[in-house]
Amino acid sequence: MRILVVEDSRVVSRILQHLIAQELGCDVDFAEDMATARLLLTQYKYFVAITDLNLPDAQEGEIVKLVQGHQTPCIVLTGSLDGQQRKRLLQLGIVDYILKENRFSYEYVVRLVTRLKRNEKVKVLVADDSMVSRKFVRSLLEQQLFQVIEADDGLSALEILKSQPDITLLITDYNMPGLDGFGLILKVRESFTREELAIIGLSSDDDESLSARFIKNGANDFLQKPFVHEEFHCRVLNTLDSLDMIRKLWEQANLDYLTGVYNRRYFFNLFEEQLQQIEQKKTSLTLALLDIDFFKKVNDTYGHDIGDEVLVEFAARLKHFFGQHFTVARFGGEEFTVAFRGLNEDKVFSLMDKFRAQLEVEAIQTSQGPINVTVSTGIAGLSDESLDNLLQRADKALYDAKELGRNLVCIEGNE
Ligand SMILES: Nc1nc2c(ncn2[C@@H]2O[C@H](COP(=O)(O)OP(=O)(O)OP(=O)(O)O)[C@@H](O)[C@H]2O)c(=O)[nH]1
Repeated sequence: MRILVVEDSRVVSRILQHLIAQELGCDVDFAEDMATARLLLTQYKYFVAITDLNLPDAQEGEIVKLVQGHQTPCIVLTGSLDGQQRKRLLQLGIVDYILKENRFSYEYVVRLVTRLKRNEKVKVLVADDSMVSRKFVRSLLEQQLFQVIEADDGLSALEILKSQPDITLLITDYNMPGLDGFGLILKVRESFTREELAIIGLSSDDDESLSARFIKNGANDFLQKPFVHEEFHCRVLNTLDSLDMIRKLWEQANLDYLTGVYNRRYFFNLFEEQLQQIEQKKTSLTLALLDIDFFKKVNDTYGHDIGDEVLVEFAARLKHFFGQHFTVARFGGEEFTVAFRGLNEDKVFSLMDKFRAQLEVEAIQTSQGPINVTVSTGIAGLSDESLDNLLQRADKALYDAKELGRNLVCIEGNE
């Protein structure tokens, strides 16, 4: 990522240079006037340009058009801005404008660039039957570098969400033929939680109760049309920031901090909830409990940090091998589990034995060189019992695998 700063004040440039290096760690070019900026823009492709409006060789904000002419998003950082100028800049489609008021202004610029980088990966679906309104919202979102998808009614929005579950934000109008905004949200919330998909409602209707009703029905926020650019951007960014925060909290609660696979808590929550369903549907659930052999020796020989590297790589291999279809979790220390829905013990045995054999021959790469480790595995299949019992039986099989010499897979109850 490369950023252009067009600024004639050395002090401001120095502050930005410091903050960008500290927070973004990317390449920055500085231009003190429009002529230098022109030269640089023909030489490099910039992710974004941060520009002052008043430059020694261009005092009327001409720099904005120059930057935009090079298909480069433009953030304006200026000492003052009157109402007319503000309107003109927003019409030109700049990303945002910031007044040089205090150090927070500069921090805001850096946060804005971080968000732009994030936005590039964020898919937003805009559902609105009015093409004019849809195109307007699209243009606002594209200024902020979002990937935008459009739907002209509620039902097609639903179809798009089903086929593209990686959409992060839905912006929906209220009045739409077929399925209106409320109906759409209710349907969407049957499949997508608030951690998975954020929703902002829109309406030009003057019914005062709409905003509360949207939020009660499952939207994260609501905007009354017509809205000003800044309000739209602030609402979208706030909604996405909250989503990021909720996701982070969810990850902290449910993922293992070292290896990134699910933790014990997630595993128990998931399967305690699913156990009844599994029994009703008469599908099978088989658990494999894995424990790296003589792991203490790895720590004692190479140190705890290298032990951690081994755990991270071991977990990554487990996830790569099984994670797409089955649930991989770390129970703690060097003990992991894989839960197989719909597979019996024999099938799980052959999969686990393949994993065991591969691990035995493919050393784990660490910063102190390759280390060979092996794993012992116990397997147990669900019969009329609790999750605790199932785990105890898998643990018993694991104990057998250790007793029989390690680097083995054992099924509970088999001699
Ligand atoms: N590096 C690292 N080590 C851990 C972590 N959690 C637990 N351990 C270590 O894992 C080792 C487990 O050792 P033991 O339970 O004695 O078992 P083992 O040496 O693997 O031997 P067997 O299981 O009998 O084959 C201990 O040395 C723990 O300190 C961790 O997060 N990182």
